[in-house]
Amino acid sequence: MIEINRITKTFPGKTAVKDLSLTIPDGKIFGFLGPNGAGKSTTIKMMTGILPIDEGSITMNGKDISKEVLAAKQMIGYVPDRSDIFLRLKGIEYLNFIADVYDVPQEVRETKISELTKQFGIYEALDDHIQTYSHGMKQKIVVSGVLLHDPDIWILDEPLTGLDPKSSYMLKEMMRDHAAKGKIVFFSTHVLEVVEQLCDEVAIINQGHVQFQGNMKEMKQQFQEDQNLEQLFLELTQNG
Ligand SMILES: Nc1ncnc2c1ncn2[C@@H]1O[C@H](COP(=O)(O)OP(=O)(O)OP(=O)(O)O)[C@@H](O)[C@H]1O
Repeated sequence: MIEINRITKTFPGKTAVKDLSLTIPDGKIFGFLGPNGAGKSTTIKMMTGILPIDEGSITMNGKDISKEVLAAKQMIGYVPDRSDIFLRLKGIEYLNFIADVYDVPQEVRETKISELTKQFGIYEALDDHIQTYSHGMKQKIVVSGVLLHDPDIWILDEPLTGLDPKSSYMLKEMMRDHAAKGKIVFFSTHVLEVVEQLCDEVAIINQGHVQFQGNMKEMKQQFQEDQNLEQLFLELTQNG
């Protein structure tokens, strides 16, 4: 379970996330939905320990991301929205680096790297530098890195953006499998349709606040009943 307890993050001149609380249960695909600039990436960066939390706390299966940093981070696999990391490495060097960091045994890593990258259609590009990859290929190498060390909690920031239909379908299937094993898939999107296809539960965020948390049926009901949410619904469907 992930527990986000009243977190706030302020940048100079801008409060990006204000007093935000969420509980993300095990065994669910949890969608974090909101328009551009709503505070999704900032929340995710606090969840993954990349940005310090100004106020409040976050625990990953009981481990506090600010206090038990390593123990909490070991449980997380994170796919950022822009995968502009390790551009100077070759694909294979990046995956071996991830396998080293997370102590993936030699025999397992070779089989898994070959399986995953063949599935994603990037096997042939493993000896190329990541800076020569397209956005979708960068996304796929980072997703392969996450799947390689098989963490309990997946945190994915706009994971389907830039993927071709086949890879998008594959990743969605992988997300479903992971949740079906009783683990957590938490992902952000500004596309309502993706949430409708995939999620068991959803939180809607706008201007740094959670405006709604519930299942899909409850979300649709709220859209019809609540004028503020109806406005947001229009914005989200237009963006998609
Ligand atoms: N490092 C920063 N310095 C100043 N302001 C920031 C910084 N990072 C984010 N912000 C601001 O905080 C707000 C929330 O940004 P955030 O990136 O979390 O939104 P988002 O919901 O992920 O949006 P998108 O869907 O466009 O990626 C925005 O107004 C953004 O301009």
